[in-house]
Amino acid sequence: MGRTTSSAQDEIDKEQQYVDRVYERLGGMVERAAAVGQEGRQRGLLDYTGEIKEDDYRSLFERDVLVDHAVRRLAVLDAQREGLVFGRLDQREGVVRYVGRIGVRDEEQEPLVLDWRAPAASVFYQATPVRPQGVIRRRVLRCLGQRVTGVEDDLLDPDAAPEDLVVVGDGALMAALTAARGQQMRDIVATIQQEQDLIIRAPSFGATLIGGGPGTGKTVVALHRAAYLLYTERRRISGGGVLVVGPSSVFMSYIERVLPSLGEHEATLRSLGELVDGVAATRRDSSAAAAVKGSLRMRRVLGRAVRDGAPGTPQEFRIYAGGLIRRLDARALDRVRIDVLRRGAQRNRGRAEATRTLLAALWSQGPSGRSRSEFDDEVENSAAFGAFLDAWWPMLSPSVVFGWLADPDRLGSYAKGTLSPAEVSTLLASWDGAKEPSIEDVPLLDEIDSLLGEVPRTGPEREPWDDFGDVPELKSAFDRQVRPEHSVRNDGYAHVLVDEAQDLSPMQWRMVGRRGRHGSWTIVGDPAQSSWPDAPEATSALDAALGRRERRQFTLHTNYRNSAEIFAVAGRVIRQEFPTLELPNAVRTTGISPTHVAAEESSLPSSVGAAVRGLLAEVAGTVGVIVATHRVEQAGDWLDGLDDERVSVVTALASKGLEYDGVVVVEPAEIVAESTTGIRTLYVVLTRATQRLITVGAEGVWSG
Ligand SMILES: Nc1ncnc2c1ncn2[C@@H]1O[C@H](COP(=O)(O)OP(=O)(O)OP(=O)(O)O)[C@@H](O)[C@H]1O
Repeated sequence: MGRTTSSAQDEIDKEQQYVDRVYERLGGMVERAAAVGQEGRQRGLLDYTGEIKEDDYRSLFERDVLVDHAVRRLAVLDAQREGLVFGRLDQREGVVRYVGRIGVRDEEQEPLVLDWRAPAASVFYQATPVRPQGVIRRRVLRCLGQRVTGVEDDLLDPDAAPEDLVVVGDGALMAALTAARGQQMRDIVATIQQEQDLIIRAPSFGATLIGGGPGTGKTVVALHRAAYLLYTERRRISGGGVLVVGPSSVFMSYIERVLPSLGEHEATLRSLGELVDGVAATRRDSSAAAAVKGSLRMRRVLGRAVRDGAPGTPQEFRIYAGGLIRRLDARALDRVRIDVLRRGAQRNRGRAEATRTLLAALWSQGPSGRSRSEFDDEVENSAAFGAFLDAWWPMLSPSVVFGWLADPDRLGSYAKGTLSPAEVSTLLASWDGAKEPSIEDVPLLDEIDSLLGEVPRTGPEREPWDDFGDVPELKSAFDRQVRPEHSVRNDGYAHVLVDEAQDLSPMQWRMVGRRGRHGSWTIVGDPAQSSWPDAPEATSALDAALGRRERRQFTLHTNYRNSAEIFAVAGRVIRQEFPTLELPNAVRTTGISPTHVAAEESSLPSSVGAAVRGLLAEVAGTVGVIVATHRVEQAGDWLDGLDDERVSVVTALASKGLEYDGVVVVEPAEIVAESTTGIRTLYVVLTRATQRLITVGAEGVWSG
């Protein structure tokens, strides 16, 4: 960059003056939002007793909308007190613009700060030295709270720069990439790169697929895209909801701060184990059980289960009607049930049709001396028929039917001709003694739920204002009418973002697909990191979920996470399986290559302990210890007493999507052996570190 850097402090001081002005204005905005909220509350303080009338309801509704808007605005403004302004553009003809997490205008409504998602701010990310697009200098402001602590400049158009233009720093990107990592992912709003910005701002309709190797920013870019879509299409996307799906609850906690830090609080974040309401599965099945549960063949097995009779189903029905004793035996009853369900009725919704079919069968058993409708009335209104129906066609919940699968006789008959006896045994073993569903059980519960259908409501529909007994509850009308629930919406979202998509089994795709039936999609994945063994089956399930939506595919090419030295080792490993795989380019070097510490079983605890202690001293941020599943507890014991805030033990599968400054990989050969996609899983593990990587254990073929 070659220009003066001596006056960095002067530049920081100047920027501080501007930033102070913005915060002052923000303070005014917070006060106004609070005043609007207060006004809304006043409006709702109705003085009456007795029933709420429609007019009152409307006024309460308006009050709720007003208060809700004010509360959301306050939440956004409050969240943006940290690092509100992060960028400045010096453009031709002396134009200066500031870019921030939200837009702020001065008293005359002139922009003080542009929202990073506004069209006018896109040049902040798109301008390059080759195509400066009118930008002379791009500046990133580093802030701590409301204090400016540094500036990093890129001079994009030296020829157009005025003589007194000061250029400071080595560029913001490198500073961001070398910064220590914490427990949670941070936003990259100040340093989004051009190829990433194109993805973030791609049109919302259809499906956007983001590919690229490890550490290329797929996850972080997809999250910024969600924030961008919420900003540009607030009404459609925010109204219909955004669902972000990731592999595990650990991963969801890792990414959960990113959207709020961008001013967006409304997305629903769920791991694959939490997509069915009331279930929060964290346990993983063995890879053998996961392979069976994820396969599309389970649809058949579950279809049979849902058509089966409940335990204790009556074996016959007898009634004296129309002058005759009429009787349906077990076979006839089964036939009615199976026929009704085969015709496509959902089980909990099929009772009316089953009733019609039963009545027809009873009617056909002999003359009754009355009309068909008189006969039907007589039977239907009898207490015996009502009691029989409740026992024969009970309303079922998914967990009840799911429980039937653990019965060897039932499962054997559902799986006949579809699963092998060994696969049936694998399933039974996975449920033996299990106290709660595994992550791989959740799509089965969801499939059963979709086959059962909702239990029809009985009793009169409730008027919305019936719920309004407790008037002072401020947001209830709004919540009930506009945003009915915070639970997972089974009727689908306006936008669904799926991360680590390469790992979704076909049954998981069906579960996620139901939630994006009518929406647009962003799908993030890297096949080389896949742990689902049957790639073609998963691809066809993805195709089914996306249907005929238009697709746009992007590939990211720069690895921002790993040092070049670390990625060289990981690259050698994955090339064993994919010799011609195109790898991303790791741009940052540390001069320190990964090391291997040879250790036997007996020396493993001390070797791992020493490696972790060494890394804690060398890096400023987090250290991850990655182990095969059976070693998690053991490794926790080895590291007892070390800094819990900085050290975490995770399994290879749970490490997907995460990153640490230093990583210790324990017994890489075991990690390869335990996974059905061995080398690919090891590739994931070896690409989690930003600064230092140590492998401990036996040498092996894994090292290439
Ligand atoms: N433009 C950028 N500026 C600063 N940091 C960035 C940028 N792009 C990516 N990063 C950082 O690189 C790291 C990797 O990003 P991310 O986890 O999104 O990659 P990924 O492609 O999803 O990785 P993987 O597939 O290995 O899980 C993160 O720390 C992220 O913040």
